[in-house]
Amino acid sequence: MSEKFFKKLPKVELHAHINGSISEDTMATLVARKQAVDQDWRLMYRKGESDTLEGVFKMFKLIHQITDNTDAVYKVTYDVIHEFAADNVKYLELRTTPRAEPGTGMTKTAYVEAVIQAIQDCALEDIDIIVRLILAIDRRHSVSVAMETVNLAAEYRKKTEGLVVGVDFSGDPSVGDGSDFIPVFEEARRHGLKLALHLAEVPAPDETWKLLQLPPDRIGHGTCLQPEVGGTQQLVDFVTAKRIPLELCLTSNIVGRTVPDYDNHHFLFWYDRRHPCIVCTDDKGVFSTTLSNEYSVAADTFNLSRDQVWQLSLDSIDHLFSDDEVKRKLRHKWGQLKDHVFADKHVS
Ligand SMILES: CNc1ncnc2c1ncn2[C@@H]1O[C@H](COP(=O)(O)O)[C@@H](O)[C@H]1O
Ligand SMILES: [Zn+2]
Repeated sequence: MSEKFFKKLPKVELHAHINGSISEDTMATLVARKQAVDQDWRLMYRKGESDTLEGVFKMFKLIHQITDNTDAVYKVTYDVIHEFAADNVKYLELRTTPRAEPGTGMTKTAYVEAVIQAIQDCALEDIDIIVRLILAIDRRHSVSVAMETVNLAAEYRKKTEGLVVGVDFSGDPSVGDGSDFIPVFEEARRHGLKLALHLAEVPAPDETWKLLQLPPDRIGHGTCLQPEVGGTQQLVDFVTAKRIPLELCLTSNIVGRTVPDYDNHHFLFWYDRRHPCIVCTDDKGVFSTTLSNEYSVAADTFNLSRDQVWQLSLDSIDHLFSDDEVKRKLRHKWGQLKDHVFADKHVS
């Protein structure tokens, strides 16, 4: 299948961290604006440099040094939206952790407002993409910090008439016990926020089981649900019975080494069972990928036909956090684009 097919394919991106999605171009512009930053960042900012989850998290620290003010946060968000639009992503749920930076005076509220402003400005432009926001809770921080994030999400959900759609749970999976945050997620629910939780990114069957009882609306990764990789049959059965969609990020898991190679990625296990699988990038900047590339890798690795790839993309619409009207419009758009996407039969 040609690269052109994957690029032309209309796509839905449901798992993209804003600061992890920063492109090299944006990074270069922001570094040039700053004197204090280690100018060797380019050496680190390369795929393969961060070859473990630990390395990946070091990279986020570096990126956060560059995006420590509202102008930078605005620019990253704005650029990331344009980059996804150029890759034919028609609907995008961005997620980000509200961050205060005492050094520059940026508050969490100012951070969230900068992100929302960028999304709203893009919506006025002539680019064909719908963008929604998920606020992220970092598990390395306290439960009370998490509660603050839920309150911010609820407040801005109201103020923006639904642009903020949910809450994420992320951060270094080796830190803390995720089940401590259950009351926070229950509170988010009460505000009408959806839950997209990183679960079982590394083996953690007890924590995973407790968090599954919520249950989350979508699971990020779910790498270690199966018994062979540190999970349990009970976890697999529960996720299967509830049909909780999985956000699957192939390159992220390979570079972060939570999966040994593409052939052994858990995509196949779930896809073969006809479980809802959504192909996502996670951190397209840090992992030097695009959503088109992730679809291409999935198709190559698991021998998917063009029809299967199309269906995978179309079915993702079922699991996004916006209302049915948005879903209906997107399905209509897919219908309009299908002939165009399948036009060059000879290159398949
Ligand atoms: C690779 N797998 C992953 N596992 C867990 N959390 C991750 C992640 N990738 C990204 N993040 C979370 O997203 C933050 C960066 O974007 P924002 O500053 O929020 O926009 C990271 O600090 C981490 O908390
Ligand atoms: Zn993630």
